[in-house]
Amino acid sequence: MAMRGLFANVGSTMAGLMFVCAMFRQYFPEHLRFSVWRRYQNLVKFFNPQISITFNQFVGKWATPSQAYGDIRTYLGQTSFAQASRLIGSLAHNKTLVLGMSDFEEVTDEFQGVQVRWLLGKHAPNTNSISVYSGTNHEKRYYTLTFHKRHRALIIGPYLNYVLKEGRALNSRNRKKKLYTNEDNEWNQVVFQHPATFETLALDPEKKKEIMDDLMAFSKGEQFYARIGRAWKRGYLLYGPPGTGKSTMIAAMANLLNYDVYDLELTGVKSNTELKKLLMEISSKSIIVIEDIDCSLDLTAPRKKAPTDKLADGEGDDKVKKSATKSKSNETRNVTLSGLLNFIDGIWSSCGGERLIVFTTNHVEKLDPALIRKGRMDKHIELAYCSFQAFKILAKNYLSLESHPAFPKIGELLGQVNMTPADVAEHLMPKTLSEDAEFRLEDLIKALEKAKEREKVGS
Ligand SMILES: Nc1ncnc2c1ncn2[C@@H]1O[C@H](COP(=O)(O)OP(=O)(O)OP(=O)(O)O)[C@@H](O)[C@H]1O
Ligand SMILES: [Mg+2]
Repeated sequence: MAMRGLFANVGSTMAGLMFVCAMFRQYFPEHLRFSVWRRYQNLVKFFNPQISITFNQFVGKWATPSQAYGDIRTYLGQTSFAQASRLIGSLAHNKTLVLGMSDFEEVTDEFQGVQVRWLLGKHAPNTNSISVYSGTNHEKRYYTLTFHKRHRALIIGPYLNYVLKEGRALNSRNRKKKLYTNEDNEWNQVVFQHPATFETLALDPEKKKEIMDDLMAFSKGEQFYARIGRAWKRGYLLYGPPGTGKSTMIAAMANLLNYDVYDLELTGVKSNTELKKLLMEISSKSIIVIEDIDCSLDLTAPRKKAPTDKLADGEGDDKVKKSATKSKSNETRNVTLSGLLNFIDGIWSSCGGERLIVFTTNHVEKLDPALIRKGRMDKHIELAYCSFQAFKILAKNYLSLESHPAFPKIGELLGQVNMTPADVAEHLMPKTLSEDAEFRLEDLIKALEKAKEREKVGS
């Protein structure tokens, strides 16, 4: 009986509430209801000194993953691992462990003495609706940042900038590098996994340091380039005989800076318009490589006679197209030196982001001075025959030897004979598992002596 009475009471209370709501809706027009709601919100704000900012996992109509959310997740993964009691671990592409907060976990962070709180929340999936937009029916997470309103300027400005910048830097360190190659006016991509590093590169240590410093200064030079009003780009010309390590150095550059590599095969590009399209698709943090530039373009033709010379970028392309119908040679080689130079000077400057362009050649003397002048190719690096210093690096890489009684003899011979690092490496490479280092060094000495004999006979 008592239970029945209780249910009857609850039932009548609910009915009463619904009646009041219905009356409220009927007799209060929408703008009035909104105004009451606003006043209520203001009252809550007045007594609540906290400000909250929410960062959703997906944004926009197409529910695209939010970059800010990703950066915050990475940043908080780093900062929260000392505090959060539940963390989620995963392996990044470069095999480093990445930690993240678990759902509904809250952590605090401190910035210039001010404490803020971050909460990872989650909306349940909407199972009642079917959506064509990807991701909209899945669980949607969000981060909520809460702080005291008297720190509004500090947190919304410097703190959030700092969080996003740190998160982005960590993300870019962990991302997988790609190698792009062009075919039929499209870029094809594969994962870039070249093992070469500056440490394993056989090069004189001072030269190596100079190049590494230059690259690091470039990659950190965003503000410097902005201040001096120059596009954030740098050109490198690598020249030297075959097998001296030009391609190996490009791989080492990509590994040092964690940049993607765009290996541009100019002979596969039909016109300056195609070239422009391909180049416009190149992302930031990348190295654009044009190998054997002397074989890729007709560099012997004086630039003044080239059909696109002195023309603005767009005009040049049209001229090329017109002249291509007239001249047979232009049909086969429509990418012109001036088309390429226009790009290096022009389009790049209008696209943000850091980009290196690297040309390689075996014949630096064949190149048009316009192509390699400073400002276009800022740094000219000669990769030369193997020096004793470079040999010592190869001996360490291939034989794990820092010194050996045979080293002085090898040093003397390398001073008299031209042998590329590729050839030296080939002699140092163990041919069987049981072969000892001594044998390899002797093999190298024999090869150097033979080369010396040949040079004597030749001269
Ligand atoms: N400086 C070097 N340091 C370490 N290894 C080197 C060096 N130079 C050459 N090698 C070795 O020789 C091989 C060929 O070198 P690489 O392809 O870099 O030469 P290259 O200068 O690009 O030649 P090419 O002008 O023919 O393109 C590499 O796979 C590498 O193992
Ligand atoms: Mg090469």
